[in-house]
Amino acid sequence: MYLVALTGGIASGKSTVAKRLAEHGAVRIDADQLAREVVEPGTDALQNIANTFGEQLVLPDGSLDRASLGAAVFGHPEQLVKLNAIVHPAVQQLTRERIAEAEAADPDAIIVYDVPLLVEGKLPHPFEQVIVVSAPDELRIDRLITHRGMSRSDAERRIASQVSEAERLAIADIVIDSTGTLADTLTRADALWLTLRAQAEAKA
Ligand SMILES: CC(C)(COP(=O)(O)OP(=O)(O)OC[C@H]1O[C@@H](n2cnc3c(N)ncnc32)[C@H](O)[C@@H]1O)[C@@H](O)C(=O)NCCC(=O)NCCS
Ligand SMILES: Nc1ncnc2c1ncn2[C@@H]1O[C@H](COP(=O)(O)OP(=O)(O)OP(=O)(O)O)[C@@H](O)[C@H]1O
Repeated sequence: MYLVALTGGIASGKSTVAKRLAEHGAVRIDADQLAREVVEPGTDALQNIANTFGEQLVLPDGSLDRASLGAAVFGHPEQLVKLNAIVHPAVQQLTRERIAEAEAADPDAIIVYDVPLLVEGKLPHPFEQVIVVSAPDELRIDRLITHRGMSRSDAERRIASQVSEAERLAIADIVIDSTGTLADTLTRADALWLTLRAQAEAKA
């Protein structure tokens, strides 16, 4: 297998790039998706969240009230630390399992771990390459307001909950600039795929 990490701040276009790579044939493992799976109704992590942040965070149908939990943690670093301590170990365990499954299914797979918090999570870096999708804070705030209907203050709080762009760029092997049009980003993702395939073949 050829395992790379793809990271970027919120609304950098990281998932846009990861999905494009998956269309070309990469196996995408999406940390945001795993973070949803580990808090599904009936999980230990969800019970832990209820114990820590209050039973009212579990909705009548048994699912997590994501909007309320987001309001409780973003802008409140000491609360975010508590949430991360509950969710991140479970996400890391599931990540290891999904990587092992992808490798078992195809030993030559190019696996893209789509992970917003690579720097914050201080994961060991078993990755062949760390790819950072990059755009300035102000542009990402605009995207959160325009495409996700967030208020400016919510967008700023999310960005403030993550490391700076400079800290992400410091760990990058490859940088994908996403300040152009969406089509520009997709073109860069296509070129990235050719690079990754060549690197994977050279390693094999
Ligand atoms: C607080 C929660 C319920 C809010 O849910 P919501 O649906 O509003 O956001 P969603 O999960 O889709 O995340 C959107 C983006 O927010 C940012 N973000 C999410 N969690 C975090 C975090 N702990 N620290 C910093 N940024 C974060 C990421 O850029 C992510 O891509 C949720 O984000 C959560 O459970 N976070 C903790 C788990 C986590 O760290 N997930 C990130 C990948 S492991
Ligand atoms: N040049 C661009 N490159 C990438 N995305 C763009 C660009 N211009 C606008 N966008 C929009 O910005 C948003 C980026 O979303 P995307 O889910 O790819 O980001 P993300 O970095 O994965 O965010 P998150 O951390 O929330 O998962 C999308 O709505 C996308 O259409």
